[in-house]
Amino acid sequence: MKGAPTDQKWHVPATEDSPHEGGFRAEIDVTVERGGPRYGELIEQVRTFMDKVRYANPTPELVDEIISDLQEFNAKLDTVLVDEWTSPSGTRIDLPARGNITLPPYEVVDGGEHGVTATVEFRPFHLGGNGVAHGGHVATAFDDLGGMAAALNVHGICRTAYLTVNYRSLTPLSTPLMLRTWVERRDDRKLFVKGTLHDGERLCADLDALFIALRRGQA
Ligand SMILES: CCCCCCCC/C=C\CCCCCCCC(=O)SCCNC(=O)CCNC(=O)[C@H](O)C(C)(C)COP(=O)(O)OP(=O)(O)OC[C@H]1O[C@@H](n2cnc3c(N)ncnc32)[C@H](O)[C@@H]1OP(=O)(O)O
Repeated sequence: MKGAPTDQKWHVPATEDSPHEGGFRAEIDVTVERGGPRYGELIEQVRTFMDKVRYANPTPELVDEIISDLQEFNAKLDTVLVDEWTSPSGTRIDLPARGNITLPPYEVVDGGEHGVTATVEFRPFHLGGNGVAHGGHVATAFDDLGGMAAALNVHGICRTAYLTVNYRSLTPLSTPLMLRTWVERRDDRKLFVKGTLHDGERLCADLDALFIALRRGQA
């Protein structure tokens, strides 16, 4: 189990006759195959590139060279672009953070109706300042894993109504941290979600959020 619990069926509310219109798809096509066996390595190389860019002070000549290389990479990917539902990035549940390059990489160690436990490691490029994580990236991790706890509770996709993060102590980079989220209370479509982020015994941040289960066909 890495990006999401593998034993879940991802049936998601949508209109019956036109499940792809207006809302999330009736059944989200999660996969462990798209992009092939080395897709995770590709994502990891992209993250490493972002780490290097964040800390490098390149010469103008090197900048020219890298731009030219990147233009070539982008042109290659232009030939294989697909929609969000069929892109491996975000649907490869065997990969950290479902292979989603925009998320802090996390690995789900336990997930179900009772909540989610994951290890998350903020990368060097998640730097806020003075060697620690940017608060927005901490909130992103809470949003995705809070949303996952809500989704596992109702067996359907939920949207964030509010998300309050209390930053209790500094969040280190390049350190495996423990992130937990759970539904504390459900009131019909409203899921009140709590969460914690720990570095060992130390509480880095906690979460108080409301997620709303989407109605059939709701965008
Ligand atoms: C694709 C592949 C996936 C693979 C799957 C693998 C498994 C993993 C599974 C999952 C993991 C993914 C997890 C992702 C998580 C990320 C989630 C996000 O970041 S979502 C983006 C940010 N959020 C928005 O953009 C919302 C914008 N807002 C809206 O769309 C609406 O306002 C919405 C849906 C939140 C509510 O609108 P309404 O029309 O449905 O419902 P109304 O009637 O307004 O509210 C319902 C109840 O909630 C209260 N409510 C609504 N907003 C509230 C607020 N801000 N504060 C307090 N109460 C609020 C209302 O007062 C109402 O309460 P009363 O029923 O009357 O008691």
